[in-house]
Amino acid sequence: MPSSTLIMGKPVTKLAKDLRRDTYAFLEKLTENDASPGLHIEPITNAKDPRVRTGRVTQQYRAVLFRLDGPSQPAYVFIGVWNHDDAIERAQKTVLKVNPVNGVSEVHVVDAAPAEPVPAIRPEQPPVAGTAPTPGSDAHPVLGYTTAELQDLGFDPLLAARAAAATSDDELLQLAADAVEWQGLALLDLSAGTPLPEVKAKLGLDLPPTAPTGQSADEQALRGFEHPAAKISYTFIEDNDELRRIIEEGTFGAWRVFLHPEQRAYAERSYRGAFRLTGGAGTGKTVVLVHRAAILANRSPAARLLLTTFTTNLAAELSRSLHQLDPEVAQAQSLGDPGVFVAGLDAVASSVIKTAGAEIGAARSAVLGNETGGVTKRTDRIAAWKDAIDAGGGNLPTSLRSVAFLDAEYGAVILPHRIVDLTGYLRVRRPGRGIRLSRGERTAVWHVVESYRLSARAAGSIDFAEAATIAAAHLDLDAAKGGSRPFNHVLIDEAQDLSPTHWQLSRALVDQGPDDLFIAEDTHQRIYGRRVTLKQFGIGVQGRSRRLALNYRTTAQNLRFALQVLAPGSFTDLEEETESSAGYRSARGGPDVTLRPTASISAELDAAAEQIRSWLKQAEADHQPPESIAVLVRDRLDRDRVVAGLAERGITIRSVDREAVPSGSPVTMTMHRAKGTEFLYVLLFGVSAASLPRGFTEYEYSDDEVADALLRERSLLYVAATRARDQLAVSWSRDASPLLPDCGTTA
Ligand SMILES: Nc1ncnc2c1ncn2[C@@H]1O[C@H](COP(=O)(O)OP(=O)(O)OP(=O)(O)O)[C@@H](O)[C@H]1O
Repeated sequence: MPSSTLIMGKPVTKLAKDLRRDTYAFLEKLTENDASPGLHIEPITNAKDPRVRTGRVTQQYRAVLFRLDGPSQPAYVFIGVWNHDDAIERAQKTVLKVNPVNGVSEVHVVDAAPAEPVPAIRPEQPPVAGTAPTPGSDAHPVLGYTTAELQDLGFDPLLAARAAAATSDDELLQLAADAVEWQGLALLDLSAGTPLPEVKAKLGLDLPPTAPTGQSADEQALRGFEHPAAKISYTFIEDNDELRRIIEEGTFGAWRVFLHPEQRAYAERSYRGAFRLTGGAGTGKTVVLVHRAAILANRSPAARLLLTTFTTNLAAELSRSLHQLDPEVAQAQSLGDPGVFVAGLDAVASSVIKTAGAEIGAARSAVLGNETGGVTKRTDRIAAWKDAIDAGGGNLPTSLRSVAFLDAEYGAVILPHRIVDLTGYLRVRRPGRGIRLSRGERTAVWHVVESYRLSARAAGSIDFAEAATIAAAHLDLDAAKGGSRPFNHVLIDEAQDLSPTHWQLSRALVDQGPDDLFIAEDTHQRIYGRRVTLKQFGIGVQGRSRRLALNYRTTAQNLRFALQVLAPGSFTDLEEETESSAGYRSARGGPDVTLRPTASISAELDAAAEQIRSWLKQAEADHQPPESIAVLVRDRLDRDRVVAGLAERGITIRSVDREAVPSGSPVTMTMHRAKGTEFLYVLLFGVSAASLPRGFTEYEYSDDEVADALLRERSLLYVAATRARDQLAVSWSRDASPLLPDCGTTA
């Protein structure tokens, strides 16, 4: 039984390895017995808050803490570890307050210098459009709230005054970055146009403070750390394992513990049916999904959950994250087992087919028109469509002799409608396909499809879209006979990439009902599939669709750059609404994006080598591993070129394909492979006119398809740019890609 309570602040850096070990030992001892002589817990002279203490972590380092008298035992609030002198100085300036408006406990660093005078511009009324600027100033305040309104929310008086007077978004961003975390987040929300009552509700500030009378100041402070807004930055430590993990993981592990109240709500709440969570890159959609999976699994251990996504790599990442979040959650190994089954949707389709055994025949017949056909391998779609065009495409017009067209027609029309003969194909409606087909053209297309199916049957092969459709058909047939569907809850990540047949399968995996489907998506990151709408697949999310807007991953500078890449595109989401990035923002600032135009590939490799060398030094100084540096490229050819070119320049960089990111050196991978990953330092290599966007000859059968392919290239660059947590660099040789924001000069 610990003899004192420990409250940990959110880590802001990662400590060096030895210091992590010593900090853990110090805190472990502190919770066991705060009077242990080795701890040297000492008050500080000239401290602004008499409850502040420092403690000896090592000869050189001290921890800064607050000591509070709890009802039954003392409590310590751990603020951080600094070099001896810095720790003393920090302790002198740090104060713990309970916010008088809302009861949230807050830790402030108060400068010794007298408070700066409140800025001259202090509008007590929101600025009215068209009014004259304040005399002596040619800039208007940008926030649109008065000092008094912000103070009513609980902002510090000085922050409220400065925010009300700020005349640029950059100024607001800086104020937010320096503020107590919940106040900074609220300020960012307000500056993005979120109405004040909504900001209050998101942070749990709409509830009146409920401190029971008779509580001491320390007890009120302890209670204030339990407020949802305080939990963004502080957590009560339950056991030593948790303590060790928080110290070990540093900022990288913050997602496990320090959820934003809004994220927590989406993870915990129950919904009457399917729910859709959207949000830009890095807003924590995956974090919510993984928390939700663990919460649902813990709530009903007998439940069968599916945590799924588009690719195998991402599914493996989800599985690792779930284990990292809660190693106790059972990850089911087979379909139908209780716990969380984590797999890509194609793997799920294979499992359904395998589990069905001989019973799959009826579904196969419903989808492909024949029951038989032992399946031993995957169809190589590109080669198979080419062969089918040769074999059955005699009457196919030249414009339709395209693998991309046939594959899309098959996956978006023929399979989802389970068409097994020409009559069915002649009758089917093809909305959204972007190209009209006459009766004769449909007949010609169908002959090619027949050839495709015939060859696959002879070869004993099946493609991914066929497998998903057959699996869905089987589950529907089984349910019609009274069988139960394999899952109680299905949670989908990166849903914007799913194909129509994936959606059919997703719908068939779970009965309609409360918490059936939880869908996380970002239309701006669609890099694989074509546009679809959920209602086509019987998935209704009306009134159950929400958006996350705060980017936790990357800096405001990187985000601005990435959003400029998207700006010229027009994006539609799964509910056919135009997707905008309004309000999407980052709470962190950092260096500007580095642009590196070069005159040749060789010069670009030189620049890459120089960039990586400098990042390696920085990573080492910050106790970050070399694999926190990534070079992202458009295709595998470029990836191999980067590995060889950098090796010639004395830098070892590891190429990443399907496997997990290895440790020990910087890594390179394609932008597609980088989906769902993140790195501290990212170089986008080869962003030149010659490679991005790449040629669209395969889509030239339809203007719509060409436009859509261009949109996906834009999204790909956006995905790549948003992988960077801290520093982003972009290089190209000769002409810059036209997808880059206005920086594309020729080298
Ligand atoms: N509440 C939080 N506190 C600290 N870090 C967080 C929080 N929420 C998310 N993060 C971090 O932000 C980063 C992005 O989170 P996540 O991958 O869930 O976002 P996403 O919306 O799924 O991104 P993408 O769409 O780009 O894959 C991760 O490093 C995650 O750990």
